[in-house]
Amino acid sequence: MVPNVLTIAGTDPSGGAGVQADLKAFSAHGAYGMSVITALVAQTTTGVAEVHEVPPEFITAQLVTLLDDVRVDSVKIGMLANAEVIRAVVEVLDRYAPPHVVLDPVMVAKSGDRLLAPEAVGALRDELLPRVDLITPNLPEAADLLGEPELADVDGMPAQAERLAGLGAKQVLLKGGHLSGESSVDLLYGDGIAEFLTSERVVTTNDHGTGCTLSAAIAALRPQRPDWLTAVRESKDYLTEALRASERLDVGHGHGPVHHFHHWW
Ligand SMILES: Nc1ncnc2c1ncn2[C@@H]1O[C@H](COP(=O)(O)OP(=O)(O)O)[C@@H](O)[C@H]1O
Ligand SMILES: Cc1ncc(COP(=O)(O)OP(=O)(O)O)c(N)n1
Repeated sequence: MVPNVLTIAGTDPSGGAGVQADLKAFSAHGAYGMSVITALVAQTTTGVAEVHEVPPEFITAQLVTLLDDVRVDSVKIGMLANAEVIRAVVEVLDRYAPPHVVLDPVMVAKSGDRLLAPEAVGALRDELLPRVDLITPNLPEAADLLGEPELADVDGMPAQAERLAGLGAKQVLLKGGHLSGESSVDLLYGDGIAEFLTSERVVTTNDHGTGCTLSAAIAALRPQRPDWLTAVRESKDYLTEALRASERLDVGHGHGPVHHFHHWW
């Protein structure tokens, strides 16, 4: 069965992040991709120029129209922009209860530009996070959600993942890409497991959209795999290969891995 997978996210005209990257990752993992737009973002791999936030009532209309008609097998949630949009998504999750909801808690782009209003972090943590099956924070996002300093090494990841799980998400994938060293280490925590997933750290500047691509691949694979660990492991391998492929193509700096991976693939 080809799973129907929905992304609820903002746009990225460069194709390396956001909805555009999500749909590529869905297709690359045998899923039928659908999308609801939360924000129109004027950006490239080097920065965000402008954001046009979609009114929350229109996000609700996009979601209800789709969910009243189509079976959804998993959901990836990315950029939400503000607290009103978060609450609109929460209401729809409560009404339709789709399976396998993955939340990539997008707050700040790699360029440093904010993609979530600072005053909305509380709504993300207290109202949305308890309703999702897997949250995939990077280390800055984990620190923001917990109101604590950013981790500087892998040793602190198990305890921080436990604190994140205490906020209510069933599973936590704490991503260590912002650390340094020869490996890029993540931790999957929840449902009785605490599993480190380690890959080679690819030396590259083509890392725009890595978090989007990973969480989208996980959402596409989860309905096709027996458990989260299998889906996460395969998704991480896919992302690592995409990062390696982006170097082989040598088409300049700053593009996203999936952008090159699909051209190469
Ligand atoms: N240079 C890299 N080489 C290999 N994997 C990486 C690299 N940078 C990030 N990753 C992996 O990409 C995923 C995204 O990680 P991270 O960069 O921490 O999150 P985000 O992209 O949301 O900021 C994680 O699985 C991480 O381990
Ligand atoms: C619309 C939109 N969503 C998410 C992002 C984040 O992409 P990036 O800044 O490259 O960060 P990671 O995906 O690596 O966490 C974005 N720029 N735009």
